[in-house]
Amino acid sequence: MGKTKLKPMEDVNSEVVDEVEKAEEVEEQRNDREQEEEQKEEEAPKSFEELGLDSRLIRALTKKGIEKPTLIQQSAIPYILEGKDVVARAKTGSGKTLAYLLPLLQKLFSADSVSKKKLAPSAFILVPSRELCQQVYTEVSSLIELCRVQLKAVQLTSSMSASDMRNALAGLPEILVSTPACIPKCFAAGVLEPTAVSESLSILVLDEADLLLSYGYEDNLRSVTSIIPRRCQCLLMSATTSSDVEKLKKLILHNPIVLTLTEDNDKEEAVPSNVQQFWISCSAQDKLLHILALLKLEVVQKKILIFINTIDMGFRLKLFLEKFGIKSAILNGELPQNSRLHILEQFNAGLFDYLIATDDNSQTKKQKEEAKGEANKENKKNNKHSKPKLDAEFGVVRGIDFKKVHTVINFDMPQSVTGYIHRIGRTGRAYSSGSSVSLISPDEMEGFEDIKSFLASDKNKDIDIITPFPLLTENAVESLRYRAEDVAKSVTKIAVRESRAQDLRNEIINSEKLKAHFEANPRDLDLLRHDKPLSKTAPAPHLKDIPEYLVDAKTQEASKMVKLARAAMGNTRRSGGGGGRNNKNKKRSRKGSDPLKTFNPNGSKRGAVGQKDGKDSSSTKKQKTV
Ligand SMILES: Nc1ncnc2c1ncn2[C@@H]1O[C@H](COP(=O)(O)OP(=O)(O)OP(=O)(O)O)[C@@H](O)[C@H]1O
Repeated sequence: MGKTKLKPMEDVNSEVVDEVEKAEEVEEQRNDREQEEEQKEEEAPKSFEELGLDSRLIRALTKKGIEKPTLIQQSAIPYILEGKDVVARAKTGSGKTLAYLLPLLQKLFSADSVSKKKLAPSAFILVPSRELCQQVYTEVSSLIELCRVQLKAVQLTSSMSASDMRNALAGLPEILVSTPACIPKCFAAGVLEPTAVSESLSILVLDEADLLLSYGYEDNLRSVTSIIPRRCQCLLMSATTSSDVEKLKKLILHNPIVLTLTEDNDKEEAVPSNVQQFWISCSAQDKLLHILALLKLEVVQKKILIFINTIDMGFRLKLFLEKFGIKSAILNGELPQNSRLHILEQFNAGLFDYLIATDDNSQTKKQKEEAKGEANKENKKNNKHSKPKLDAEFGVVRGIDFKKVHTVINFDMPQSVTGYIHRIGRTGRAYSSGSSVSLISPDEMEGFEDIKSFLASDKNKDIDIITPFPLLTENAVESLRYRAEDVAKSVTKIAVRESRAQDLRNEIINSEKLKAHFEANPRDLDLLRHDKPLSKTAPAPHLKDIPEYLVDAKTQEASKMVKLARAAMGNTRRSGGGGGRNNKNKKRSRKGSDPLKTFNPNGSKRGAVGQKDGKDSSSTKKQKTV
């Protein structure tokens, strides 16, 4: 009789584990496919009522001017209300925050959660940056206030002292908005008990999930996940896809519903279709001249967000624009947290039109880790002359909801396609429209081509999604060259260095004032202005006002149209922030009056300054008048 050879027990065990994992993976893939198919079928738009939302939330939304759900809200809300784990990927500005906040609040409305005060919050919302923390906290707090329910939300960040954290948690909040780094800090300081969290936590949200790992939060997340109870519902929201999202999904979620509202093979969908993208070709030295032409000749719509890759360049640009009477504010990771939040609030409230932002793109992962390490070191007293530290939890681009930004300008190009998508996504949010203009120097051309080919759809390979900017003629640019070059020379490295140091000193002082002020008047925005001139001398009148004879007729016309469009959009006066209650008619008139929308790229390509050969459009009669 043949003897059956028995396998060693460990082999059998590992085979069984492999089989189970395989089966789970197959099940998961089937689930993913089913959900994606179901999602395609459900194309008929639904109202918030039909999604099953509580009437208090619907009333709150109406007060905010929000009437119909966006696609991701239509897809995600019912699943989240059902208690399912959800992974949601939808483009920038598509309304992901409300997609999870609304059902999360509704679940916490239930008498059970409200009446039984627990020793730790029932919901954790973890985001990658302090700016986002503030933004989500503001949104959730305003919903709670408008709904008039007895719920409490708090935000905690790593920079808070243990006693501040303890005070914040003392009122037994139901919702905690924080960064992943802060949670282990709370455990270590004894302000949160892991066992209490295990008992209380019923919903965990990881917002901007694609960034959490790249911001170096992996270890923090692991220590949080180790205490998440199995029954806890987990939600993962992101705008772009990455292996990090997959990793998080495996680490935290159980058989989730996957909602993908951007298709991998439809890349242009990654950027909202209501953002028109343009580019201008110029040398690196001529970027100052071109941005001056764009702003001074008013051929782009305000409010404008300008992205720069280095802090020094940001100050150089601010000083340069100042000489021409253009006031702007600066935002970067070197500024104190309170100042940053205040700058964002003022910009959102419409107190100034131009914001120069150095985004996190200029920091590599390594730099971020270094910044984090630095931030953790204590006792820097004898380190007086060290460079100012960048905040490891600073993130200005990802997820920040800049209100009513009509134009994004890439003064410097971002270093990745994802960076580009996130920057451009700061305009055209939800149902609004916007445009972007990228200044491309020869050195940046290769990266730009990569972005273009990534965004090109497989179906329409030959159609450029990013077209040459049509409203600026070479003549108009040249008319400003002499002045621009003269002024650019006067903005020396020393002037930049001094202004940067001065600005930082001022902001540190302001930050203290702001801290106290915000505690007493959280909504007061007018204490300090962030667009004050850096230079002590006032701009020379001949630079402030560009004489009309210098500007060619075509550019004058374009500028007039941009102003008219702005007026039609009710955007001539500094707006008071808040959500737009625009009716449909208003929206229709917007599109019709936006000169960039009525422009036909093919007809005007020859004259645009984005054209590589830089031929002047005004010299050709075929140029379409825009
Ligand atoms: N249903 C809606 N109708 C109109 N506006 C909405 C709606 N939902 C959200 N908004 C508004 O759209 C803007 C963008 O929303 P949100 O910040 O949630 O986008 P997001 O998808 O998280 O973007 P990002 O990926 O850049 O973080 C916000 O100002 C929000 O108030």
